Amino acid sequence: MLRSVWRSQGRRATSAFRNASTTRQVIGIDLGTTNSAVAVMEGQTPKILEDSEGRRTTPSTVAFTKEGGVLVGEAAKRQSILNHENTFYATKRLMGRKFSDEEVRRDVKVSPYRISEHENGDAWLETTYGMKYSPSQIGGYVLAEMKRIAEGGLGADVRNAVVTVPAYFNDAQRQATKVAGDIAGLKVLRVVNEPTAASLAYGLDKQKDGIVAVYDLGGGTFDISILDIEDGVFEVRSTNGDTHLGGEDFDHILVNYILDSFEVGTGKDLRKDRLAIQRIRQAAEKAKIELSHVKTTRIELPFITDSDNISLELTEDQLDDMSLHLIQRTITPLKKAIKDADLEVTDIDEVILVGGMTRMPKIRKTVQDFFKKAPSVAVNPDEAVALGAAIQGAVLSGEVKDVLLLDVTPLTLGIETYGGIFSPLIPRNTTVPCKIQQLYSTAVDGQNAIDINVYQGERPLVQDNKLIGNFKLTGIPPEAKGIPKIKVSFDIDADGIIKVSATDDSGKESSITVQGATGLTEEEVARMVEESKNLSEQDKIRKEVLTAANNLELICFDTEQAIEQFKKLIDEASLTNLLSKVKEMRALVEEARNGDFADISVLNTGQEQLKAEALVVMEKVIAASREKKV
Ligand SMILES: Nc1ncnc2c1ncn2[C@@H]1O[C@H](COP(=O)(O)OP(=O)(O)OP(=O)(O)O)[C@@H](O)[C@H]1O
Repeated sequence: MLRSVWRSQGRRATSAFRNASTTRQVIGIDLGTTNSAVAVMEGQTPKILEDSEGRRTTPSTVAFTKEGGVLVGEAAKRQSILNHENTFYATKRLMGRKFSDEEVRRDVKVSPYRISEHENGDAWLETTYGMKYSPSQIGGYVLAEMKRIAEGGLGADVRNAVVTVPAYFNDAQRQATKVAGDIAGLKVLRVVNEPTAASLAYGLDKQKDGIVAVYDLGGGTFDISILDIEDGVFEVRSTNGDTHLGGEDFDHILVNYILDSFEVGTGKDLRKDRLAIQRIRQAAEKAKIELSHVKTTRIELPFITDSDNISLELTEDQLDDMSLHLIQRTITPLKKAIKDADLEVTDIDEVILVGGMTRMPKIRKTVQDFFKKAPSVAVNPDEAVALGAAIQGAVLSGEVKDVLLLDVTPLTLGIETYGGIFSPLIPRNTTVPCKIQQLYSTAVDGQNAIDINVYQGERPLVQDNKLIGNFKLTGIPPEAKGIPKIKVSFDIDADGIIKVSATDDSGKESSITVQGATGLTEEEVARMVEESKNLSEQDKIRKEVLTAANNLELICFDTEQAIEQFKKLIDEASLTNLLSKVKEMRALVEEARNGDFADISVLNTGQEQLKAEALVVMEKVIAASREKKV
């Protein structure tokens, strides 16, 4: 009987979810480390598309439940404490990275979920149910959610998108982002650098020309770009940054501070308790955000162990002191970007702040002191990137004219020469698209193949730079060394993605093998695309049921915590009643998870009722404790 309810809901949903048409509009997506946003051009103005509950940003969080369900965004974030090992957040930091990368090793230590090494050496995510996902695949789920939000807002299917990346992303990270788009069923027409997009949002309605610095500190990455805006031409003069510096690092510092304080007070080390860490992490981020508006806050975490609570005061000055070294880490890239643009600090006409972290007063002050001018408040730091991406989307679809974006490549491209020396071919901050050709020859008589290793980076030795592809040139006619002339072309397209091709001196295209930099084989991508498509209508309903079950479980969890805390003050009848209600609701949650129960309204009503009953009991407890005091 229950199963049939399930099926009929599935059928109703199918027709409700299908859009009548496909729009030609190109949406702009800011695929952020912490939050993502989607925008579209309405006339000549970009606007953020809200989700069905009016939210303008979506957490870049994806969770897997033990029944095989996938939750994305707010629904995933909400259940993260209960399912911390299978809830993936901030995975953008892992995109296009090897497991052995220093930054990844750091994340492995502090992450509540498991990061493991894929067979090709890339960093992947692993659930406790033994499923493995590439960071691109997780990004794909987030992009698919943004696509759904856009489709809900526009009332039409969406095919094309512009997706933003941190300016300082290398080729592998850009490729990984494009793959995420493929997996989500989106054609990514252009990958745009986040600060460049933000400058578009800033400059579109301004008549003012000038040199603009965009300081972008988000959840996971720091970018600085210097742009020259003139007559609708947005020309990036230089860019710099750190792909592993952002709000998450501030949170880590606070988490460690809380853990250390707890250890000093109780002698207990909570570092191995992943549930406790997850709760502390959320409280730390909340405190950090609060300290952007107030001078002092409290971190309260009841029952962090069976017998201990955390109750800690934190001041803005303390946070500033603890994180000063992180804020200072943004200064060197600032100086480099200004130098690379051939400018002095005094040449900068306007400073734009982008990214949630730039709301922190100490960061604003540091930027103001550095540039000796107050930053502009004309753009919303959370939305500017998506809005700019939508503008670029409209430029590509022809809706907006007279705007031209000239971006640059953030890192030097070159090849390995004898002894592991890096030989640069395209210097960083070269305007893209660009192309360079280089002649090669053989080193040994009769040699019929050569290996070329392509690297990206700024260090003199290849071992310190990022290998983005090796290609083997085969089929070279055997001749004396130095005779064959092989022309190799290095091409950086407008997305900053690098392609390499080679021809021999007879003009015919030689056979080359370029190992893809995305770390995913074509078959793997195809399988992931299929998997993502399978998040079909039925799955959407399943997702809603699981979300309702998760919400109900959270109330059960909160109620149990409150009972635990105030057990001694609750009268016996209320205690028995509440405990049996929680038990009943937990059984319902279990049935919903097993697929035996699918009535969302019953789950929601259960949630409301339990909340109300718990509230009545708690009010009695508060009244009783007040009376005692009197
Ligand atoms: N008022 C605030 N004060 C301090 N930090 C804040 C505030 N609001 C948000 N943050 C922090 O900003 C970060 C998120 O910023 P944002 O949403 O711009 O990043 P993102 O786009 O997800 O990341 P990225 O650009 O690095 O990919 C989080 O670390 C969050 O804690």
